[in-house]
Amino acid sequence: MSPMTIYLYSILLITFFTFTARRIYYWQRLRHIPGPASAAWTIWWQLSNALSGRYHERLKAAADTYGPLVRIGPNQLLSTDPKVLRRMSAVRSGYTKGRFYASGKIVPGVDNVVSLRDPAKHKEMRALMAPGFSGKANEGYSFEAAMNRQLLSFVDLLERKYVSSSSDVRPFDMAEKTQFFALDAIGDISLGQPFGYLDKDEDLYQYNEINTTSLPLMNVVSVMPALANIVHTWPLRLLLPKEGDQVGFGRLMRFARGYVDTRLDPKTPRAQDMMQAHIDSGMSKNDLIQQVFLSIIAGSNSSAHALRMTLLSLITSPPAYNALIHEIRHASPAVSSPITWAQAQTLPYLQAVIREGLRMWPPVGGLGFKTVPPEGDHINGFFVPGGTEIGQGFHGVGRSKAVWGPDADVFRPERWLNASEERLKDMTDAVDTHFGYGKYSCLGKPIAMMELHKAIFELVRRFDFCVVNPESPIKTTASIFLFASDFWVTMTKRDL
Ligand code: HEM
Repeated sequence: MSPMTIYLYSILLITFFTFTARRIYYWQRLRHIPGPASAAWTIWWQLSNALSGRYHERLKAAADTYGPLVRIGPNQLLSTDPKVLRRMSAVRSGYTKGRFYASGKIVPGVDNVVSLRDPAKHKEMRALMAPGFSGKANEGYSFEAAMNRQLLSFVDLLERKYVSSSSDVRPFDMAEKTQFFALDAIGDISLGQPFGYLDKDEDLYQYNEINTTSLPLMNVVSVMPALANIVHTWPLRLLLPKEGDQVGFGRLMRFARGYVDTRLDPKTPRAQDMMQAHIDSGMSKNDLIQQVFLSIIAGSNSSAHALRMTLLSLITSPPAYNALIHEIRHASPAVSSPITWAQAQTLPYLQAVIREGLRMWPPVGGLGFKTVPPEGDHINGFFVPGGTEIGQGFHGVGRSKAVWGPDADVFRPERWLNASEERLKDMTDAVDTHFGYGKYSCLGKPIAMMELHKAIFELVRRFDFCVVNPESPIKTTASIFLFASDFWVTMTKRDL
């Protein structure tokens, strides 16, 4: 054997032993925690399930089999215990963001509040964003007026083009229309103007089409965070969206830069919107551009999905649908059109419907892993060593029989009305984890809740819906967000 061959063999052997020793080290650290056997050795279990488009269901099935704390990777666990989720994200918790969050970077080299993992920098960014998202801004900057404008525009689109009659049947894809509404609503609220989806009634710049194909890639990156750095380096970065693109994310990037340039131009008059609050907070130009992306990506996919799944659950559950119509019929003469946020909060059945829809259909599919502090933690009877990453199984929480009882898979808003005070608090805490919690909680939750209550009220107040294809009423795919298409419905006008 030549010295060169011996040298190469040695390198191979050392690499093999280092790799195996590392695998064994990781395997034994968490071997006391139950989970699918193959998941303990490589990331393949996570990756193959993430690529299936049904990851949320597979994770829930794993939790059903192994319990609320499941080993899903060499160094990764999944929790479907709402109390654990709250503890990890509590303001004073020692948990930090896991490597998962690297997938939240939208522009190479530029962090945003989601991708920022350093606790101090993340806290600083949230503080800068808080005035724009706060209740104070809500009043002063009138989120509600913007929401009302877009809701009326949504209703107008439906009335203009999609009302069916006995002689003229007009099926349409409600998955697409809810996305248009959510995009224009968040555009008006955060940027002071809608994008024009509802007006044009088309997927402008193929944004939605590209969104639904790009976010599954982010899902893969979230399982293999090392890819985040690789895809942002040459030559792979040439494949990423660019500002010169005519469609999709690239087009969005150009829009975001141009928009921020205009808003920062001293000749542009001050506006009353979230962007103005961000400018007044002293955000840099780069940070402002990230805000545009965040509003569009985080603010539209999530609320659109919650809205469409709640509507689907309602129209396929006659007792719930009738009970809501009864409440709306009763309330209608006394409330404004659109209903105000304050008025919506006085309607118990409407509130129960929204909570039940969120419980069953959490729109965020990404696991948002948190890293266990160095001293480790005791969870569900197991010691979890420091440095382990724990993902949040939102779908598993929403469908947990331990939390909701044997009918966890049934859409039954009544469960929110019949619960004791103590039980109601536990249920509310559990469903609220779908928005994250504490130091990582969703900043857009008040916007999303207002949007859902108002939209469900106004749609059900005016229309009756029928699914076109009862065998498969909607198609959904899980990635960082849940996506839907082919929610074909027919709609008729109803006099209350
Ligand atoms: C039903 C609708 C929504 C749901 C279920 C939802 C859920 C979530 C979840 C699970 C997180 C991550 C929590 C974590 O990292 O542990 C999050 C973060 C965030 N959401 Fe939402 N969201 C919704 C709507 C919105 C809307 C309308 C906006 C408005 C722009 C928004 C803006 C954000 C932002 C900025 C963050 C990052 C917070 C941070 O990292 O500190 N979300 N949301």
